[in-house]
This record gives sequence, C-alpha cells and structure tokens, in this order.
Amino acid sequence: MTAPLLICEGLSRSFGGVKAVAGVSLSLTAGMVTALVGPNGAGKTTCFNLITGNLRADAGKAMLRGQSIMGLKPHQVARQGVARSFQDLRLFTHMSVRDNVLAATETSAWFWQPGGAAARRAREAATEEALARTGLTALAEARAMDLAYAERKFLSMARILAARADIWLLDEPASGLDLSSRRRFGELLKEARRQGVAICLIEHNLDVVTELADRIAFLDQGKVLAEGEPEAILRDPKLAAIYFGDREDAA
Ligand SMILES: Nc1ncnc2c1ncn2[C@@H]1O[C@H](COP(=O)(O)OP(=O)(O)OP(=O)(O)O)[C@@H](O)[C@H]1O
Repeated sequence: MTAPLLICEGLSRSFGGVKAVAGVSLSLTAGMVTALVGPNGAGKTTCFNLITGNLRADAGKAMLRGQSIMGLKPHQVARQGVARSFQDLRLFTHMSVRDNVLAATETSAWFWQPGGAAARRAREAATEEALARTGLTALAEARAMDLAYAERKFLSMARILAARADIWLLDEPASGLDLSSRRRFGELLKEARRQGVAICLIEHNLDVVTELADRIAFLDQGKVLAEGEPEAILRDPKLAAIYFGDREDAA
C-alpha cells in the first residue's frame, strides 16, 4: 500500500472555550480523494487552516512526506506542494483571469526556483494549460470580478491546477455549481486523482461526495467520529442524524 503523503495526528485548536478541532488524525494518500464531511461548525475549515499554516495548532502534528510542517507559514506550506482553495475563493478580483492563474505559479512547488526566462516560460505554459483544462481560455483577459459565479469557481480550480501541487485541499469547490458545471468539476478531480494527486475535499453536497470520494472522514464538534468508505459512512443512521441536526436521535 502507498504511504500517505500527509499525516496529521492529534491536531487541536480552540477559540476561547470552543474546541474547534480536538485531536484530529487524518492521512492523505496519492491518488485518493478524501471528503471531510460534517455539520456546520464541525471544524472542517479549521483543519485545513491548521495544515496550511493559516492558524497555529495548540497541539498535534502534521507531517508532509515525513517532515513536519508545523509552524511553517502558508506560503512555505504551499511551496512544499500543498495547494488550497477557499470557500470565499480569494481571487485577485481586479486582475485578469490569466494573471490570477499566473500568480498561483509563483508559490508553487515546481516553480519556486531561480527565475530567468526558462522558468517564466514554464510558468506561462502551466497557466495556459490550466486555463484550457478549466475552459477559461476565451476569458483569459477578463477581470476576475466580471466572471459569473461558476467561472470564478473554475478560476479558483485553475489556480490549483497551475500550482502543480501534489496535495489539494479544496473547501467546498462544488458549492453553488449547476449540474453540468459539477460534472466538469468532477472530471477535473478524477483526472487529478489519476495523475496521483492526494485530494481532500470539504463538501456538503452528498451526491458530489458519493461520486468523487474514495473515503470519508466524518467530523463533529472537532473530532473525527468515523472514517471509511462513503457507502458505509453515509448509510450510518447515527451520523445522518448528526449531519442533519437531529442530535436527540443520534444519542
Ligand atoms: N477564527 C476563529 N475565531 C473564533 N472561532 C472560530 C474561528 N474559526 C472557527 N471558529 C469556530 O470554530 C468552530 C469550527 O469552525 P469551522 O469553520 O472550522 O467549521 P466547519 O466545519 O468548516 O463549518 P462550515 O461547514 O459551516 O464551514 C465553529 O464553532 C467556529 O465558529
């Protein structure tokens, strides 16, 4: 069996009296899609923030290819090959679509090397490829702020693709997409999985999870309550009760 690329053990973080993440252990393996599923406020986004250095952990560790990434800043984690998308997308709204993608190559694992014309050409080629794969080539000169919602979501994915990272942390990448856009998104994800990317997906749409995830980690109140194949997790009536907010039945 392939060794995991990223291993988290006992990750914890509180905000005042709220234990947002309370001892989460999780591993991500090349060529596998793991979905983080759980009710609102379960701690999913905080897990991402702890891995990417956007937040400091109170306890626990995160190891990338056997090396600790705890205490690194977000740009340093990105340079180690971890790409991340945000629920609110965080695009450079006044910049062109192309420049948004090109900017993502600056922190990427592959291109963080001495500059020069060859490196610039490689970044530009990665940008054009990411635009083509996300269907955005014709919109490359448009400003990000002028894109429709689904196009902005694909721009966020183009930035991930261009970074050429081997770990993707995607925070609700399919939310708000119509069926045909969701299918296109699914194809992008499946292709990345075939290429060996380790993908972790925060997703509320259980159809998307069922279609794309190899494994689910079910979080509630900062803890992983269950982990396993989607079919088993999604069939569990206790977890369904927690997910849909019917806690008395879950007890
Ligand atoms: N910066 C912060 N300051 C204070 N509390 C926070 C902060 N970030 C998260 N929290 C709290 O930590 C808990 C977990 O939040 P988190 O956003 O990780 O949950 P989530 O599972 O991603 O939720 P959702 O599905 O709604 O996005 C919540 O109670 C939230 O209010």
